[in-house]
Amino acid sequence: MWTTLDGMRAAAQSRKIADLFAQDAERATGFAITAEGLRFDYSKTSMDAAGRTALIAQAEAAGLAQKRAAMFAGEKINETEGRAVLHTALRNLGETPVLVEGQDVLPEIRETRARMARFATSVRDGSYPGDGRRITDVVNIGIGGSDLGPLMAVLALAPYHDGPKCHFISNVDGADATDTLEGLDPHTTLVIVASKTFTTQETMMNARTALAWAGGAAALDRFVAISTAEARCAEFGIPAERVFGFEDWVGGRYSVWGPIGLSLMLAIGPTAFEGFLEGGQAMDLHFQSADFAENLPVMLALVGIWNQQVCGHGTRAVLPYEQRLTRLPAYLQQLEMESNGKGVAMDGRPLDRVAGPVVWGEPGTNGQHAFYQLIHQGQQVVPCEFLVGAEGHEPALGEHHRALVANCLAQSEALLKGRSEAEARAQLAAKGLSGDALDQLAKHRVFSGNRPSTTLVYPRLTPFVLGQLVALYEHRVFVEGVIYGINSFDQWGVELGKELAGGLLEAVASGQAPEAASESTKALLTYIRSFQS
Ligand SMILES: O=P(O)(O)OC[C@H]1O[C@H](O)[C@H](O)[C@@H](O)[C@@H]1O
Repeated sequence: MWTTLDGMRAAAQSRKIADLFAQDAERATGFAITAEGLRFDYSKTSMDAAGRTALIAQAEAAGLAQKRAAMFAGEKINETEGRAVLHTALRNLGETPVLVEGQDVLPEIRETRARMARFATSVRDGSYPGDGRRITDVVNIGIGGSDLGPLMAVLALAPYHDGPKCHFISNVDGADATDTLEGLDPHTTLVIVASKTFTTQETMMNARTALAWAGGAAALDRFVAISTAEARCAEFGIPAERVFGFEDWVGGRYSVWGPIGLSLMLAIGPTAFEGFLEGGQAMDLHFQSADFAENLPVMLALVGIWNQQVCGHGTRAVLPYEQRLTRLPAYLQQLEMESNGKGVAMDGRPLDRVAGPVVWGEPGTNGQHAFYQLIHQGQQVVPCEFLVGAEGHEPALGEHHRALVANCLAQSEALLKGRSEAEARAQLAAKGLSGDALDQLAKHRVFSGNRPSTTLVYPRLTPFVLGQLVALYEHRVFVEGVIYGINSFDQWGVELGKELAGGLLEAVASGQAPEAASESTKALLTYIRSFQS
């Protein structure tokens, strides 16, 4: 199936992106998609028209259209867990039934969302908890998908906050709970225990610590649970009326659209939260209906496949020029690497190629002053994905926004064009250098250029646009997963470490390492124990 694309490798790797622009005067528009108010420009990559045709053929051969339909229809495409994959139903504001085993799931989703909205409103208007003291702060305790989604979104939508201030505790490191709870008043703080399974070690430990901080069982009326496991929430002491449930066909890293998004709803209110859902749904409709060549998630995925499989780049940087998207790279790390960081195909056969790149990043312009050195001159090519809003939320600081946009565009331009040795020499000569000094320095000031990047421009980071972006990346992961033939919706790779941590917990306390532990681990344990009295 990969024969055509594999056959393009040598040509693609020796190609100059600048030549593609020289050969095609329309490239800037022909290799960009403007849809749903967004513009995705992938012209600054080495993909040519034949490459795009081959990628689309590959997507078709992988059965993308059928698999997409199966996902939206609630079929059990998460085969290793025997589950449907229906996070899209959480943002489906329509009336057409979505069936799982013959049952329409939308009424219950609507009912839970209405309960969330009633609860959020009561917190926001001060009528909850009803003791005359208003909730000023919310602490979400969760990890992974029960943390990163709401955390990322709460930070992203700061201009829309008009509710209590949201805080997040995730790490089992007691420093996280300590530093987060410091200065908060338990009487005016609502604690959300967010865990799909309600068994996660970190979350349950942090929840117990927070309960003790709040004053014990008497404080449970300011605790809320979000989980698929209602019985476990009751065991913890949180009554059903303050448990917001969801179903196992919502994966943790895809769960921000439902009850896991409660902290976001508390921060921005139910109406703005619905705007976020509307954005997600708009992207779902686009993903389901647009031709592959004009389809944002499909082409975002195909550019990723091109960079990794044809050009051989095993990493990609996500670089939002938007300070409020500071946790987007971390969010995408989980979304992409937990979904597609797999070694076997759906049927268990080993993959014949590496699926899923290493994803990382930081907002611009900060990253420019830190790791862009490697991106521009290091020997490892890092495909860069720039994001930028056409407008910001600070009209009084227009100068800042113009500088932000200029920097974003400058980086992709620099990656594309580079600077030749002749240009470097001319610049240095103009500064008065000559002879050995000029020869020496010129080599260090050369930029190879020809480094791929994409740029995604959105109008302004509203709740709707954030919804579009998150759904865009979710579907991108799905498309890449389909092409690799893997299950993007399980995460067995996180199990082993958890199991071993269980065994080592006792060892850390007692100093008695399990017999089966490696000599290295035993020695580390002994060293750590030597500090404990
Ligand atoms: O929501 P929870 O059940 O507490 O799970 C929290 C997280 O932990 C797991 O280890 C998985 O790797 C994540 O996919 C999940 O989001």
